Amino acid sequence: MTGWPEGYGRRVLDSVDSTLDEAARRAPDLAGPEWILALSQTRARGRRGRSWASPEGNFAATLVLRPDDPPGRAALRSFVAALAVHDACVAATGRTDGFSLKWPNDLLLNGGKLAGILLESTGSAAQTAHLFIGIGVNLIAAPPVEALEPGAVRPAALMPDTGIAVTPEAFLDVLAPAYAARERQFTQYGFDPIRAAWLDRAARLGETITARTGSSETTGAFETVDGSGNLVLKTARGRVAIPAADVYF
Ligand SMILES: O=C(O)CCCC[C@@H]1SC[C@@H]2NC(=O)N[C@@H]21
Repeated sequence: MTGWPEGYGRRVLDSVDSTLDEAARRAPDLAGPEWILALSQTRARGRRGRSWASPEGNFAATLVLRPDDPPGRAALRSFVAALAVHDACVAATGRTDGFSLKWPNDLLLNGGKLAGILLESTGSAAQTAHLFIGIGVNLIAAPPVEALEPGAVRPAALMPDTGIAVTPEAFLDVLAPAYAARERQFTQYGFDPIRAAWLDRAARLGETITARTGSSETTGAFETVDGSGNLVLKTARGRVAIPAADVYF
């Protein structure tokens, strides 16, 4: 694996409320991209206002970026980040089998959720100021199954599932170059190669899945992810492109 990527800062903190909040506090003073790793978080959050279990030994970090992009394009980094987390897990374990991606940006291990990503941003409708990519990876322990919502994918953790122990700092040292390589690919060649690589690793492609938002539910065959990152389902009513939802298998 290559070394620490040039131009990226690295900060390791013992404990914070959430690395996303810490990133937002520090962002105005940062000169360039910065990884903020916390060894523990007291108020970690997940997608859709859920809490995120963040015990010591698991990976919890936020990458702060200043993308020169409108929000729709900046948000495609959710796929860039998911691919980088996949790359990093492959590099850290030396194995590819068992890892897959669940739309939009969860990493699964043997069908269980190993990692989650939450993107937040500041700026206007025309231009993103800061993008915060919050990444949590269950390196040591998965949250208890009773904390799960009905129908949600069960949690997984790297150590119990593979027998491979990786510290958060060591994982960051693999993830940071993996992310930098995918970011370069995205800025140089656009979303197409990211989308293709993501689809190569997709869980349940071609199978019937359900996408749920607060108000509606769509079930159909998982056909593809389109050029805007939408989930495309083939349903009885035709093709439906879904910009944001929770997916259930
Ligand atoms: O719901 C999800 O799948 C996303 C989980 C994101 C968790 C990470 S841990 C580091 C960062 N800080 C947070 O408070 N959340 C993200």
